[in-house]
Amino acid sequence: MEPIAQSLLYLDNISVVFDGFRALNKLSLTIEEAEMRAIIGPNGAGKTTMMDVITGKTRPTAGEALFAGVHDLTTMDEADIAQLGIGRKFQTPTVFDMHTVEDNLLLAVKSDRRAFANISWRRTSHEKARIGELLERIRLKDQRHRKAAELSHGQKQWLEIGMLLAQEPRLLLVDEPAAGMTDQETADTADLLRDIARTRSVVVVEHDMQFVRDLDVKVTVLHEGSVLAEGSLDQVSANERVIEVYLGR
Ligand SMILES: Nc1ncnc2c1ncn2[C@@H]1O[C@H](COP(=O)(O)OP(=O)(O)OP(=O)(O)O)[C@@H](O)[C@H]1O
Repeated sequence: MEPIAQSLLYLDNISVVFDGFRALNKLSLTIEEAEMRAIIGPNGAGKTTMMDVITGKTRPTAGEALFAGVHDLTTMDEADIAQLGIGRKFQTPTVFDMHTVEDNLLLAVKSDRRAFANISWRRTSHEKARIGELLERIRLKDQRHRKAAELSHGQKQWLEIGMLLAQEPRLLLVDEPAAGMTDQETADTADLLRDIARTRSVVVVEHDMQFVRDLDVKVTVLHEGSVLAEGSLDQVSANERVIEVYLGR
């Protein structure tokens, strides 16, 4: 099939109506390959609903959503969309507390091959190498033998990001990664995401403006289900409509 859109993610005129309430209102947004984008906006702006549409959790009432120019996300279910290479990280980490950091990653690496039901704890040299790379990437090499339960909140978030990376997503959606983190963890998380975005696309929904500043990427401001402004954080922060929306709430 010829791609209809060149962008990795192409949302065009997406609306989502719940009982007459427009959670998304003709939202259009594109994300390029290996681009990181920060999405901000006041409560109720539609950020979560947008992520739900991309992952197939919510069906849009109208509009187009294409992945890699050919896959129509509006007709696919959540499992198929995950399989396409769209990973989502929710705010609360869902790691296996009683397993070690390393075994959590092993589980994720194995589930990649759909061997989840019949897991063998023996690891192949390929898996060992993958786990080593992931541990390095998520900065948890020294914690590899600790149980996930013993990690700090920030470290748990990184472990979960590592588990998502094990599945080699092309697009990673991350919901408020900095919430509840220390200043140091927040800065380290920005570094980690920037590192990931060298090879994958990342969409980050975030309220913490210092964190958005650290990310240093293009920002999209949502308001009442549509894009209100787009640009650098400095540009959107100086936008009068954005100021009005943030101060007026
Ligand atoms: N399943 C649903 N049924 C009815 N209304 C919904 C549903 N899901 C979301 N909404 C409404 O849609 C609007 C957009 O919500 P959404 O959660 O997408 O906003 P948000 O930008 O993520 O907000 P927050 O920053 O508070 O998480 C809200 O007013 C919300 O109450």
